[in-house]
This record gives sequence, C-alpha cells and structure tokens, in this order.
Amino acid sequence: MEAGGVGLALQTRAAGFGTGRRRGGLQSPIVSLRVADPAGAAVAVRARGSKPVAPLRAKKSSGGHENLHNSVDEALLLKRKSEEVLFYLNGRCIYLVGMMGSGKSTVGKIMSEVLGYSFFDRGRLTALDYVFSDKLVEQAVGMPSVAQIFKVHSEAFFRDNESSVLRDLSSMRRLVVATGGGAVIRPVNWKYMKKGLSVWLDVPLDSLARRIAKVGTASRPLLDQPSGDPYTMAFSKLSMLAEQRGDAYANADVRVSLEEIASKQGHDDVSKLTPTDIAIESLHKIESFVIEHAADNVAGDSQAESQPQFGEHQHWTSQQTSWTSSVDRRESNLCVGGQSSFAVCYADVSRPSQSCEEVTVGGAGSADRRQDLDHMYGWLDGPTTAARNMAPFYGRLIL
Ligand SMILES: Nc1ncnc2c1ncn2[C@@H]1O[C@H](COP(=O)(O)OP(=O)(O)O)[C@@H](O)[C@H]1O
Ligand SMILES: O=C(O)C1=C[C@@H](OP(=O)(O)O)[C@@H](O)[C@H](O)C1
Repeated sequence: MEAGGVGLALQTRAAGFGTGRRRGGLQSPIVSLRVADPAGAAVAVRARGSKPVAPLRAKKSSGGHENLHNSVDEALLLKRKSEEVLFYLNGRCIYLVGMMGSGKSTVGKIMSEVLGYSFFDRGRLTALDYVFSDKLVEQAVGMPSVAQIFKVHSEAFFRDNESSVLRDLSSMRRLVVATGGGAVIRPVNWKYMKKGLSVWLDVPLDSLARRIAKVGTASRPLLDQPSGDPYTMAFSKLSMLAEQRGDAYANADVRVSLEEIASKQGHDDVSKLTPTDIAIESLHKIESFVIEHAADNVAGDSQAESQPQFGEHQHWTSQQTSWTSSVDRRESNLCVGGQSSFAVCYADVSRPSQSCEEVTVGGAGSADRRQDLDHMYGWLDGPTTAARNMAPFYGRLIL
C-alpha cells in the first residue's frame, strides 16, 4: 500500500516550450556549456551568444568516473544531441532506472543540466538541477538517509514513501528523475513513470560491484554487510537482487546497455565509458523511441505539452519586438471564453537552466479575467527591465 501523500514541497517552475511539432518552428533554448579542452583549459561552448556559465566538471581521462567527458568533441556532441532531443521530448520527464550503482544519479545530473531541466524545491527555496527520488523520500520522512529509514522503519515503509514520491513527481514536467534501484519492483511505480520516458541503465554486475566496493555500502542498506570482501559481498547480493527483479527493468521505454556502447566504441571494457558517453547514448535512444512512437504520443501522451484546444497558438521569441501588440490584438479572443495561458520564460544567464512565470487567463478558478490579463501584461513589461541578470527567453500565448 502507498503511504498517504508525503506532501512534496516541490513545484516545477520551468515550463516546457518545445511545443512545435515541426522542427522549423522551434526556438532552441539558449544555454551555454563550459567544458575543458583536452589540455584542460576551460572552453566556453555557447549557443546563441549567451554568456558562459559555470563549467561542467571535465578532466582528461584517466579511466575514473570523475571524467564526465573526454574531450570537447564529446561535450559538443552531448550539447547538440540534447538540443535535438529537447524538441522531441516536449517537456516530458525522464526517469532513470537501473540497479544500485548503475549511474542513475551521475548520468541524470548531466542529462538534466544539458537539457536545461530543473525543479524548484519550495521547501528549500532553491532550484535544483535534477531529482534524486531517494533524497525526496528522506525529506518526506524527515530522516537523513535511506539507510536510517530502513533501520528505524522498514524496507516496506521506504517503498511506500518511494511510491508516493513518484506519484507526486508524475504530475510534474521537465524533470530528470534518478530513481532508487528498487523503484521498478512495484507495478504502481510504472504507472507513474510511464507518464514520462523511462531509461534503463543496464550495467554488468561486475562493474556495479566494483563501483560500489569503491565507495562503500553504508548508503545502500540492501548491500551493507558487516564483514567480508566488499567486492565479493556486493557482487553476490547484487546478483541475487538482479535475479529477484527479473525483467522489471525491461519495462523501461529505452534500454541503454553499457556493453553495447563499449562494443560500438571498440572497447573491451565498460569501465572506459564516461558518464557523458552514457548520457549521449541515452539521449540517442530516447530520440529514437519518441520518433518511433510519435503517433501514440499525439494520441495519448499526458506529459506532452498540451496543444491549443481552440483558436490560435503562437510563439514569441526574444527576437520579436511586436509581441505586446500581438497580445493586444488577441484580447477579443480571450473574452470569447475558455482557458488561455501565457508564459514568459527567462534564461537566467547566471545558471544554465531557465526560470519561468506562468499566468493563466480565464481558466478554472479564475475569478476575474480582466485581472488575469493585467497580471499577464505586468509580466510582459516587468521582468525584462526588473531582473538585471535575466535575459528574455521565450514567450508563449495560447488562445
Ligand atoms: N560511467 C561510470 N564509470 C565509472 N563509475 C561511475 C560511472 N557512473 C557512475 N559511477 C560511479 O559509480 C557510483 C554509483 O553511481 P551513482 O550515479 O550514484 O549510481 P546510482 O544513482 O544508480 O546508484 C558512484 O561512485 C559514481 O561516481
Ligand atoms: O535497489 C534498491 O532496492 C535500492 C536502491 C537505492 O538507490 P540507488 O539505486 O540510487 O543506490 C535505494 O533506493 C535503496 O537503498 C534501495
């Protein structure tokens, strides 16, 4: 049974704007990315003349996972792929699933950052780059670690709360969620995760055991053993869990096999792969999946950006200067009835993600359409001049 609402204090603030289904109509997000070139010097890779932001950690390869990517080429490939995928994703969340240590958090962070996905943690009043469902369970329960939740309560209690967290997340958009390794075992969690796209990071048990032996098992109660060789103990427990979980991971929309990537790249060992390699492959697979299932998405995708139900639909970009008059022109449409929403989104040049304010005009719960309109005009005029470090990014009006 699921725990009754854990009261996640979360709210997505960055709405998705990749709404056009035609490529020509899409405004690429303004995001910049800093990487290190092979010699280790910082290089700013920028799209559309935006200012550089904090560098992604990047070191020249020495075989360790701390190398997010091996080269500028790899970072550029990641960036380019993310821009393409953003278009197809249409604001849908990405759920990473896989065994403990498969790299869900590490790869999730990269994907979230490069896609410009983020969420606003109202409890802490901060925007975070990605969502780690274990962390949200800890917050919801009010305990500092998953290990402690298992110890003081039980695994079942943890699983109930994990389901509640996934349920709450399933109504949000533009998130990359690194789930806990066991999230796949409850069918109800799939109902939640299927609102977005799920990606299984399929990593050989031997590599998982090596990674976990390296960092220790204290934070992973299912692997924590009082004695014995850490690699052997982790390997044996992970093998057991993999067997118990059977095909649960294969429910994911997309499988990213590290063995396959390594073989494509001519490596005999998955340990040569950087998290960026894995993120790029994940984005490739997501893109193929979405293209392949495009017809289903139009019909039944509850997380895709809603298309206008009636009237017209238009995007405004920062390059266009006539947007306010366009809005005025449409005021009569607003009075005809139905719900209209306007969102203005700003690329905060001090960080890679965007922030967004959304105003709904005349929707359910709206007492005064006129007041809504005034609010909307306030947003049109206000933030461009008010917020110094925010560059106008994107506007949208659906009538
Ligand atoms: N591609 C990789 N190569 C080597 N080590 C990795 C790789 N990805 C992640 N790691 C390391 O493995 C450990 C587990 O990764 P993590 O992202 O926390 O996995 P998960 O969230 O799936 O449990 C971490 O110490 C991380 O630094
Ligand atoms: O596989 C599992 O059952 C678990 C995986 C852990 O998350 P990670 O996959 O991030 O280690 C955490 O949710 C909990 O310890 C249970």
